[in-house]
Amino acid sequence: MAVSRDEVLRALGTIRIGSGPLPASGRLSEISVDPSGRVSFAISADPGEAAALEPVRAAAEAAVKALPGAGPVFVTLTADRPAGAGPGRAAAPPSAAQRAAAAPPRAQAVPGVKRIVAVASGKGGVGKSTLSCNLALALRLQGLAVGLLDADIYGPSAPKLFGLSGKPRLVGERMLEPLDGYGVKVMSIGFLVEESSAMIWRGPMVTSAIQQLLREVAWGELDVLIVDMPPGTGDAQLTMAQSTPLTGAVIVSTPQDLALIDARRGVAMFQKVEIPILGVVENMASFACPHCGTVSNIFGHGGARREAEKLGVPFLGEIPLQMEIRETSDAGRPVVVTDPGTAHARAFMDVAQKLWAGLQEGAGRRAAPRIVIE
Ligand SMILES: Nc1ncnc2c1ncn2[C@@H]1O[C@H](COP(=O)(O)OP(=O)(O)OP(=O)(O)O)[C@@H](O)[C@H]1O
Repeated sequence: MAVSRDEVLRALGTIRIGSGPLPASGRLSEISVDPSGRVSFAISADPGEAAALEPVRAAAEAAVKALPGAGPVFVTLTADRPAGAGPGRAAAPPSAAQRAAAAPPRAQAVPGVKRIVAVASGKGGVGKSTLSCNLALALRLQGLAVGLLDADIYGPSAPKLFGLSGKPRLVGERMLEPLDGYGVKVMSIGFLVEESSAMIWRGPMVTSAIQQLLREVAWGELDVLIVDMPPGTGDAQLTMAQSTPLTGAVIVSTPQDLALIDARRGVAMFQKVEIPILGVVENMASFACPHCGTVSNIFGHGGARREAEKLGVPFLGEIPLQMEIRETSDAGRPVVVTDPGTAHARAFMDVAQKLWAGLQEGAGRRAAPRIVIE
């Protein structure tokens, strides 16, 4: 029989943090135990405390692992407070120079992974996953070593987009081997759990699971890891942005005003935690009729470019609204690899080229510009 939550809590009562037991510290997230006995939870930590709390994390994991009925145990440290906000720290606000020097990294780096780029949207359904997949492949076609982490835990779509199924192999004791999607190393919660069980996860568990996917996957040497973020700008997304060592973020939007308002929130969210915005992409920008060639701007046109200009962040390009993009995505045959000569595949490649050029120029190292929301 699988271990119970109470048994896990009792075991954690033997672990000390500061002068008291871990469960009384207020740092413990909800404990998740699935029917197979897999246990996961997070311990919240100021980013500056990560190294000091690692032995506590390891001890908690070992204590739970030792319980009869416990399956694999995953314990992560998650930063849900900005660095320096912890108790007993100096309260003086940092100067702009200190902030610029301190950012990034704010979270522990992932060994071998040179750059981590989040693809995010303020709103669901704007094509974030489609862009993440095709962008990763376009970077791969440029000869780069690329990974894709599907962190959209509420609706993982990498398995479908890359046409992948099956469970990742375990390497060593706890590292998972990513699956190969047309030369891109792909990891998704969709490979590990049923979609229905992913849906009930709450904020801290989402962060914990994503950290696990980030850090317990044998990514090897990567030039870029693309992270397909969960949609929206709530607490879970903010915490995730903080606890992942992101080089920067790409924001996707469709051209409608409503989507753009949400995209602006997305930009603001990353800027709040001083993660550079690498650029904005307009998806579903225009539609060229395959019969007569007439171009229609179904959702409007140019809004994301104007928004990017207004916010002072790079505009990376437009992806047209194209039936073939939807069809190839649904069929697990991404257009960038299956039909690279088309105008829409080229559009993804142009975005990838601009993104890579920005990364080379150190766009990811610049301090985030300040924005004012009117
Ligand atoms: N440029 C495009 N042309 C045609 N269809 C598109 C385009 N971009 C995305 N789609 C389609 O729109 C739907 C939503 O796209 P996608 O799943 O990538 O969005 P998302 O922002 O990741 O959504 P979610 O918020 O659910 O994660 C999919 O069916 C996809 O195939």
